Amino acid sequence: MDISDWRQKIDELDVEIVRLINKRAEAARAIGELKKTADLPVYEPRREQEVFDRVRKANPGPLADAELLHVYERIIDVMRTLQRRDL
Ligand SMILES: C=C(O[C@@H]1C=C(C(=O)O)C=C[C@H]1O)C(=O)O
Repeated sequence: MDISDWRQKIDELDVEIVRLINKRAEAARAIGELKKTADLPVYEPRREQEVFDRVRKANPGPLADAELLHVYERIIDVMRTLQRRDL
């Protein structure tokens, strides 16, 4: 494959990633609404640690665990912001 083939692959993967991140955001928003009803805090560090542990276990590489967790820290930060925005 040449560069343009690999870039096309990335473009296709990005469409999937965007769809999945938005599905994750839908779930986070639903959780946010339930938290609001139950008067629970948006930030739940123990749950976030579980997510990080699961992500680390699922990591097939080539990303290092620390690199993948860096991406996930941003994703979760955005999910928290979404929950607060919708409160
Ligand atoms: C989505 C939740 O809210 C927050 C966001 C999380 C996430 O994006 O995985 C995890 C914990 C919470 O800090 C949740 O509580 O499950």
